[in-house]
Formats: sequence, C-alpha cells, structure tokens
Amino acid sequence: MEVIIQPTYAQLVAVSAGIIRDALLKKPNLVLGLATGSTPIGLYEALTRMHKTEGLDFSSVTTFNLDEYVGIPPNHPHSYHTFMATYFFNAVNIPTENRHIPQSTAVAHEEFCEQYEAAIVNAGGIDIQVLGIGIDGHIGFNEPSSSLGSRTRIKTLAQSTLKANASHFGGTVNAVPKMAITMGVGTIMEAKQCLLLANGESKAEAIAHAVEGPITAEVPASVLQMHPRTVVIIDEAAAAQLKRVDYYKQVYANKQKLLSQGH
Ligand SMILES: N[C@@H]1[C@@H](O)[C@H](O)[C@@H](COP(=O)(O)O)O[C@@H]1O
Repeated sequence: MEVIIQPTYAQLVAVSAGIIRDALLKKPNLVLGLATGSTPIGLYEALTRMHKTEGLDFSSVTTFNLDEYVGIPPNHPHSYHTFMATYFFNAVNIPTENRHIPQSTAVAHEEFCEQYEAAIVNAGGIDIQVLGIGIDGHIGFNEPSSSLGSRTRIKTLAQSTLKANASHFGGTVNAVPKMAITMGVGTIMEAKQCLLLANGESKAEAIAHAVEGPITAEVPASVLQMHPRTVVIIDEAAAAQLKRVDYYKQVYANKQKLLSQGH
C-alpha cells in the first residue's frame, strides 16, 4: 500500500488525476472503475480540464461505476446515474455504450448483478478503480461485515451511511434509499490498481483503521492492505489519526526524488 499525504484537497486531486492521465496516455482503451460521493468530484473536474485543454482523449475508455441506489429511477436528481452525467460523462468523450452503472430499477437484480460482473470481465477487467471511503470504512456500498469475498449484489445501507448521505436528499434521512446495488469487495479487489481517496477530518478514523488497523470485514476498506497495487491519496486532515505520517511522507519524498533522477 502506498500512502500519499498531500497538504490540500487540490493537491490530492492533482496527484490522482496525474495517475489516471499517465495510465490513459499509455493505454487509450483504459478500463476505469468510478466512484461517486463528494470526494472524487475534484478528480472529475481535473480530468475534464485535461480533456478540454490538453485534448486528453477518453474515446476508447470503458467505465464501470461501483454502485447505485435501489428504488430510484436513473433520472432521479440524486441517482448516481445523474451524478456521473453531471460531474463527468456530459463533459468528456466516453462513448455512451462504454459507460456502465449498476441499474437501480433492474427487476431481476440477481441476473443483473451477474451480467455486471461478466461485463467487467469481458472488458478485460478494471485497470484503475477509484474509491472513496465511508466514515464507517465502507467502499462502494460494502458496509461493515460485508464479506471480503463478496461480488456485485444488493446491500442494505447502514444508518450512519443514510445519515451521511441525507444532505444529498434534502437533509432528510428517511428520503435516502435504504438499499443499493454495489460491486462486491471481491470484485473491487480484482481491479489491477486501486486509488483510495479521502479528505477532511471526518474520514480520519476510517483511514487510520483501513491503513493501519487489522484486516477485518468490520472495516471493508482494510482489505486493500491485501491488494498488490493500492495507492491511498489523502489530505492532512484525513491523515490526522495515522500513526506513521512522517514515514509515509518520507517514503513518498524519496520516491519522487528517485523518479526525478530518472530511476
Ligand atoms: N457509495 C458511496 C461511496 O462510494 C463513497 O465513497 C462514500 C463516501 O462519500 P463522500 O465522498 O461524499 O464522503 O459515499 C457513498 O456511500
């Protein structure tokens, strides 16, 4: 696990956007796993800027979103379909047929979940999976006690998640859908690289558990310690409860120095 601590959210965004740009320049048909929530919005804005000003080309990119609420239509103002259109898809040139988001209104949910997994495999697997983290340590909508081997399926949301996401539903906890379709932890772990992003003090405890705590289903993000290529990119506030901040900073500084020397 590489832990990159940046002074500000803007710098966290710059580092994560840089990783995706470099990967896209190397592999134009990159398969991206995408996340919603407030955390990756800056990343989507940065990639949009790169598309508009540098001509960064997304025309061969395929995307798979982590999750979607169950019980609201895709055109609902707070669906993740609407979120992705608003913050990313409407602004870059990813072909419509290459964009995949779990279908919240699918009647045959189980069949849909199997097809979603198959579509990821058919696309060659996810190259880079962008992840945020819930205050309870969830990734996607894999709430505490989710099986670390779980696949795409329907999950009931934790009360803390309903509360945290109520601001997107007019501040009313009851208005937040109680269930979601989410890629499983096992599905996420098959991505070739994971980028876990977090900012702000509300994420400090979850990040400390995920990065330095034991690997446990109580904190689903902790399983990323087992992933061969996870990069955790956080700001100072989200790093506040980590024990080894100086160590992570030193390792990153040394790596940057070696890279600048052409190693
Ligand atoms: N399903 C999403 C997660 O994918 C996201 O990581 C989390 C954190 O959201 P935010 O970035 O707004 O804190 O919220 C939701 O529960």
